[in-house]
Amino acid sequence: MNIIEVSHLVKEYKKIKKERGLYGAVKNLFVQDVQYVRAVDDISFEVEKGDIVAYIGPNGAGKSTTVKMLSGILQPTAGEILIDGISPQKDRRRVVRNLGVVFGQRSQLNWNLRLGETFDLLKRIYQIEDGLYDRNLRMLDEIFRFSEFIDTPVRQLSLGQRMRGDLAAAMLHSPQILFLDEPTIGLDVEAKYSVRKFIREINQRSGTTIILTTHDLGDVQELCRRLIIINEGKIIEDGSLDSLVDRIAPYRQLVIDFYHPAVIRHPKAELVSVEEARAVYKFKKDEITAARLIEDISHTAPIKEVGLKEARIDDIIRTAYSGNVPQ
Ligand SMILES: Nc1ncnc2c1ncn2[C@@H]1O[C@H](COP(=O)(O)OP(=O)(O)OP(=O)(O)O)[C@@H](O)[C@H]1O
Repeated sequence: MNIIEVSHLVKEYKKIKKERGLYGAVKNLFVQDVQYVRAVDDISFEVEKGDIVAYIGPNGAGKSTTVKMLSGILQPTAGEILIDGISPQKDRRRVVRNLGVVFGQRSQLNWNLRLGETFDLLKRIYQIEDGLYDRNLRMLDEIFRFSEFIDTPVRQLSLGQRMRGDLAAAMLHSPQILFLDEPTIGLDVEAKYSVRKFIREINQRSGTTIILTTHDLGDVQELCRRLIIINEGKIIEDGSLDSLVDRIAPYRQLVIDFYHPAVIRHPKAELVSVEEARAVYKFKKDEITAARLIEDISHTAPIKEVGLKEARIDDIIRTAYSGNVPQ
């Protein structure tokens, strides 16, 4: 079942071009040169309930603009959005009850209150009934382990603790959809690992649908089954990371060190180079597995060491952003 449906969504921002200099200043008083920036240019997609989708693209691609329209903050120029069957433009209050939003760069928590007090405030804002609030608080504490700093003022929390607090706060009213904007930005390796684990756990335990915008490709690799890439306001890719890798970098490289120099060929792999006792092979993973290749070659000459080179995720995404992806 689709919980998000977006069809032919467009957002144009109005930009007034200002002329420079004294002559320009006088001219601006009488004539306004209005230009339009198409930040989102006719995009359509659906998201299935319970999915975790990465919505990524280079700076200025249109990600925030899309998320702001999905959450009803911005009015689209054209197109339609349905969140669980309801249009955020027509009934924003009902849609917001179903959404949780977390911005990595900007906390939603009140800096002057203790974390627990902030939660209580949200309970009142969302009018969460006592029983549900207690159950949610207990479940969220099992995931985020915030009880150890629940009485700490928000301003004194570390970035990692604050993010745990922010994620818990966004989930207090049991939303079905969570928008995460750069949830791991600025976190150290350990905190990033935990935040990703928490996100997975929320998704698994509550079946929450998650839309993640990020520039951290580790987030994409470790969390998302599906990837939507937007550039210059248009969707340029929509599918799994694996299928993108297969199209952009179908070849893998196997480096074999033999005990003695050897030139050994294989019908399913290209021998790219031989240098003393080291040979490099290039092969397609849907034609032969690395294990099979190693086994076949080892029948002809004893192998000392092997190494497998895969395409780097950031190279793959950079190629995808450039639009040079074979179909
Ligand atoms: N309020 C605004 N008025 C005019 N133009 C805007 C406004 N907000 C965004 N834009 C323009 O719309 C385009 C898309 O911006 P948006 O913030 O959606 O991109 P983004 O993909 O979220 O980028 P980033 O990764 O840098 O956050 C950009 O060209 C931006 O300059």
